[in-house]
Amino acid sequence: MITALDHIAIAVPDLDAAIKRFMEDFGLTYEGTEIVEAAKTTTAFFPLPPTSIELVHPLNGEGPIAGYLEKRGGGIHHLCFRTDNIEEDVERLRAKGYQFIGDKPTPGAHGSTVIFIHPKSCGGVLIELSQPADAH
Ligand SMILES: CC[C@@H](C(=O)O)C(=O)SCCNC(=O)CCNC(=O)[C@H](O)C(C)(C)COP(=O)(O)OP(=O)(O)OC[C@H]1O[C@@H](n2cnc3c(N)ncnc32)[C@H](O)[C@@H]1OP(=O)(O)O
Ligand SMILES: [Co+2]
Repeated sequence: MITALDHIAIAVPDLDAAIKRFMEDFGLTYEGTEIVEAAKTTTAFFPLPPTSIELVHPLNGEGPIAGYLEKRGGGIHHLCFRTDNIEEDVERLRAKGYQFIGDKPTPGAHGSTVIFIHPKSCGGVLIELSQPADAH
């Protein structure tokens, strides 16, 4: 079951400049960066309860964020719904015709397990489902 809006992700070409903007201009609390090798992405999180802002930047110039920045430039990249049972939600949403990127959930930030719904099957919005580490 989907339980919360876990985060809103923004693709950024210059991670340090974006961190500075969200800390200094908007006054948000910077939680730190995390490299997620499996996603070829470096993240920076700013908790803003009950949700968070996630900055996403390509790891070593590769991966999905690199392609996105090349084609579109920076901007809002995805919404992430938290789930308490990712397998069950994937099965339920697949039965409704949503197309998932990849067969199985993969490692995400903070020890979570994540999977993405293709924007082509979801009204042009890239949606991530994430099950937190402590919900397994
Ligand atoms: C750090 C871990 C994790 C977390 O814990 O929070 C993350 O957030 S990781 C974040 C990075 N990972 C991902 O984004 C994985 C899922 N994304 C992908 O696999 C790809 O980006 C994609 C969605 C399959 C698109 O890749 P690709 O097909 O190679 O690119 P195209 O440019 O050809 O796009 C095809 C089509 O889709 C549209 N598109 C692409 N990205 C988005 C987007 N973010 N939002 C909305 N639409 C998007 C793109 O415009 C193309 O449409 P058309 O031009 O109409 O064909
Ligand atoms: Co995300």
